[in-house]
Amino acid sequence: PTLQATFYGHTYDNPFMNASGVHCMTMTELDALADSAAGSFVTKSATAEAREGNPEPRYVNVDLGSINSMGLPNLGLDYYLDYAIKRQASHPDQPFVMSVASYQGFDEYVANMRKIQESDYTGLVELNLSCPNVPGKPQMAYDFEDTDRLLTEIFAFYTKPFGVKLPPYFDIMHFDKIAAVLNQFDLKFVNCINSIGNGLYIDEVTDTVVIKPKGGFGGIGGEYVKPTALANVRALKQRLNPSIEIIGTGGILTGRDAYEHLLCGASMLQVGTQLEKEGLGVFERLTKELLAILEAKGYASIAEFKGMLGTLD
Ligand SMILES: CC(C)(C)CCc1c(C(=O)O)[nH]c(=O)[nH]c1=O
Repeated sequence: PTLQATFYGHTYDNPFMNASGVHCMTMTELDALADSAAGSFVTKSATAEAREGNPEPRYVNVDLGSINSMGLPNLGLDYYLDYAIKRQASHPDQPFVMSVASYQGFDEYVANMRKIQESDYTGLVELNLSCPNVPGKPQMAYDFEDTDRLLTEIFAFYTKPFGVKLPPYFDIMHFDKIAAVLNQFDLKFVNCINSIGNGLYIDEVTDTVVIKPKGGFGGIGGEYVKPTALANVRALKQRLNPSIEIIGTGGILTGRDAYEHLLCGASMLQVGTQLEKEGLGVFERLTKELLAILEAKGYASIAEFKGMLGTLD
């Protein structure tokens, strides 16, 4: 069997990528990712200016996953644009994704996308909608009106292919609402999910939190989040126009977890916490384990079971 994955018109050797934020801050990390067994890769979410991010400890691995409040540390949009333009020229046969964020809210999102529109980068962009909006409002993706307004403003000038990275939703009505907003636009993909926001992990020896920023509150990743990730992949796949592909992110530690994301309709798969814990070798292990599952089930390709989750009705 083959793990070949087609995504926005390109066929990758396998569906695996890093999740933005992990192993993707510098060109050295990015080149190592590109040379790994991963099928593709995505850059750290870029803001207009380089950012130090929050004081450490700001990322901690724990038994069942991870907690982080990095605060968008990154080398700035120009750095990643420069890398992306060079990389698309030197490796035209290896498309990747450039992640874009905003720390100042609405206007910075628009300005960052305008800069990419005017640049020579022609590849995919992942717009991270988990970023803060104006104070007093929730993160962008939890404000449906502002998300609609933002995408409307971007699509007024942006002609290159892009998708959005979404936080998890937990209410069926919210799945309906965000899908209704996104279906208005010619998005190429939706990536579900970002970390589950504002969790709290307590150290059992010291009775204290484990990360310094935000009194210990941080995004949760890893084993903890798989049921929520699978539900968001499935719910968005069921609701979005078929032209909008899904990237499945969250709780992928084994080939079986990857297989379940594909069953829910994901085209590509991103690995964050487990990549942080295991290093680049995680991609060899995951491809081996996923291949073994296809063999055991007699599937020749992912297409034969992608989106084929059974229900009990
Ligand atoms: C949470 C934000 C800092 C607003 C965006 C960047 C980000 C971070 C981060 O840089 O803290 N961590 C995540 O798990 N997901 C993210 O999208």
